[in-house]
Amino acid sequence: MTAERTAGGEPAVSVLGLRKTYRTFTLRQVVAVDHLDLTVPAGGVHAFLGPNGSGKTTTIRMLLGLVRPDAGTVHLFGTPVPSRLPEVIGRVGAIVENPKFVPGFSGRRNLRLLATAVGVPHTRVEAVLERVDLRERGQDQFQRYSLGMKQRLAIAATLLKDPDLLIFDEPTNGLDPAGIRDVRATMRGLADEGRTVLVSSHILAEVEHVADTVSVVARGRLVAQGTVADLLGAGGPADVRVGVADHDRAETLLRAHGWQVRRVGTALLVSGSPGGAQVNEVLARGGLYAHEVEVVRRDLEAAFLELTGAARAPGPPATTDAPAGGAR
Ligand SMILES: Nc1ncnc2c1ncn2[C@@H]1O[C@H](COP(=O)(O)OP(=O)(O)OP(=O)(O)O)[C@@H](O)[C@H]1O
Repeated sequence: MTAERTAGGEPAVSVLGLRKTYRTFTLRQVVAVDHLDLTVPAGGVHAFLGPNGSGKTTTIRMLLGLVRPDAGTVHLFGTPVPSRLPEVIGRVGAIVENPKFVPGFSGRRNLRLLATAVGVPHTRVEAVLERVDLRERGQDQFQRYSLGMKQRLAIAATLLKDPDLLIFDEPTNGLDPAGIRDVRATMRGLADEGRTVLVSSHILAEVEHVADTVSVVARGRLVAQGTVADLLGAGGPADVRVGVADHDRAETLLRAHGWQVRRVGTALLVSGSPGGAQVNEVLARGGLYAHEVEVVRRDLEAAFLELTGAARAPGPPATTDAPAGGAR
């Protein structure tokens, strides 16, 4: 079963040259997605990261045939979308907006209604409730659920058709830490069953520990793609923190090698060096002995902010004079 979900070796999602512009009320044209290339390998959790307004939701809506691209191609498991969407949509489950559940009905009754609507037997409802750890609370009214439970019920609904690809747009938005942890664990479990989970987020920390691969978008364009380790490497070598008695002389020696040096508390932070051994060697040759040398691992958040430009004050969205497709 697990191998069947990824059979064929096709990526779960393959996007080439995708572009979408919207026209605002003032007739200004906003480039929401700009020549985006994206590959989501089959199997595992893939995080689709980017700051607010970077085009994640628009991209996801194009994957699902909900928004028509101005240009570019989308394939889901090798099938072109939207032209042949009906052939592949049965393999896809998605949460793009808050799903509509009847507040006064129980979680179980809500899922039974949906199961009937999509032609799935009610036995499947019990299986998906179990899958998201809600079986014991299945009889409780939806309106009494916590936000995290509501989100897990939404995930359960997407599982009714037993899809191979799950697409979740910001599923941890507004959840408390326990809710975030539960949703993350559910995503991990789904990937461990051989499914592909594509999850968007503007908060790296919410997905970095669960993601196998990552794509980062900024202003509608792909700025990085790979593993979390690749992303860390994208920002260049790590900094080195050294503790020495004579700061002034150490700074002079280190700067002479073209490295940047900053004072941080009682230590020096060296950027641009090949590593701790080289920094230590330069100091020792100059007759200085470090009582502390520590390679400061690059912070993933810093790499993300740097890649997306989110560390700077946010600018207006990109605009264009080209004809816009407009919202559908
Ligand atoms: N229907 C629309 N009409 C006009 N502009 C739109 C429309 N939908 C999105 N946009 C604009 O397109 C850009 C990308 O929006 P999108 O919602 O895809 O980004 P996002 O990365 O999902 O953001 P968020 O994390 O805030 O959900 C933004 O500038 C947004 O204001």
